[in-house]
Amino acid sequence: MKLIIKNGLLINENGSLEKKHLYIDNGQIVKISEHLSGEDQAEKVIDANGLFVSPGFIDVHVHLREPGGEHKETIETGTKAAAKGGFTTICAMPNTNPVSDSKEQIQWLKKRIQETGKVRVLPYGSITKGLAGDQLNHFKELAEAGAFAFTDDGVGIQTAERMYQAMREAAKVNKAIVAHCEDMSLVQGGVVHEGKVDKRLGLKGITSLAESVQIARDVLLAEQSGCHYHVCHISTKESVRIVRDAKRAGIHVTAEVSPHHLLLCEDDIPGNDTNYKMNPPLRSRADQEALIEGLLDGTIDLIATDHAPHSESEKRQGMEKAPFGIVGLETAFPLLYTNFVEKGVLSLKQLVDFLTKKPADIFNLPYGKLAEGNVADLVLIDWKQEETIDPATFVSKGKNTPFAGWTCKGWPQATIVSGEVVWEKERVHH
Ligand SMILES: NC(=O)N[C@@H](CC(=O)O)C(=O)O
Ligand SMILES: [Zn+2]
Ligand SMILES: [Zn+2]
Repeated sequence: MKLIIKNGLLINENGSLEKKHLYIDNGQIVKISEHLSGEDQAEKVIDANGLFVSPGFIDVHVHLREPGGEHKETIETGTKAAAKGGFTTICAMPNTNPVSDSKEQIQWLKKRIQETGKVRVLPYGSITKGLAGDQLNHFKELAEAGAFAFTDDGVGIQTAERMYQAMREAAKVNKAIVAHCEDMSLVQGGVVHEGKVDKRLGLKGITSLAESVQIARDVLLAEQSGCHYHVCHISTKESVRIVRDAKRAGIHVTAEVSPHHLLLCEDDIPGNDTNYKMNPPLRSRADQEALIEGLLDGTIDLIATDHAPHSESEKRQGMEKAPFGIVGLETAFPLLYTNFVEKGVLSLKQLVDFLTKKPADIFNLPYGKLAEGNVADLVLIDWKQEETIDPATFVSKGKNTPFAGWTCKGWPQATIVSGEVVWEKERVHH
């Protein structure tokens, strides 16, 4: 299909905006030009006048819940939420039921994604069988079946021996180990950060050490194994310091941070509200500041939502019993744009890079950049219109967000994957 996106604002290398027209054919960007022509030959013309045209966002940390958790989310509803949030490529976590720990399971998933997915989905394979932390999966087989990388997200790998073995095997197939870092011997059933909020709410705390101790162990294992080691949802100042030092030492380590850890801290938890219960928990103000600093100095490479939908009845069980996790796909960009770009903490270019170029470069994905010859993955954004976040309007099955009532700008208006419009707000004229 021939598609023209005219009059949009594209960001250039220097971070300034230029009005350009995009010509898309056969799923690719064939031309980016200041001159408009051939409108009559296009099957569809979108007038992006006044809109920002960004490369489609890439989220390397998403829970789609299918198979086994369809009451929380499905590939269809989760990818709809992704499209609505401007994400064109998302990586699906393997903590489903069954777990994505075999080539058959990855193949099944790929078929299901083809049938029902609205955006590109790259499935992770798990590190261990059934996420049990014991038997290592056959990485070569999983990689050949299409596993994006390996992770036991949801649980930490408890022994150094098992993690070391996983890293050596992952290095052989040139795939990353993507690590949820949590030493269970230090957790003991906590539900919020061990600091101020645990005392304020009378809840059991989770020490920062549970995360940082494992990252410290793992960077040494990564150094020795030569593996690409990627830290999931980094949340503490000590973790940031360890990653910074490891990078200085030349170790192949990368890290992601979630919008909620950048935007909130333990002081923002109003009371026993399970929309503020996630793993890792919201840490101290000093941790939050260290995460922003880490993002600015290059220690933290990218932003990933950790979209973790749960049903309302599950989340209604109270702070102690409710599952950890919050949704993120539909609100990530407007929240980050409004609270960081509008306030001058990040430039628009920096924010866009954290959601596009950085994840693409780090994981060798051929997406995330608007250039002639590249895959036509993009999102059109209105940065003027204000809207208030209302979970009732989410297309995700998950309504579990602490950001309800926040007013933001920067809402996606249309999302295009491989040259196909996969989501469009009524407001766009064509
Ligand atoms: N982040 C969360 O709080 N929950 C995730 C698991 C995870 O990302 O560790 C989930 O699967 O619900
Ligand atoms: Zn995790
Ligand atoms: Zn997760």
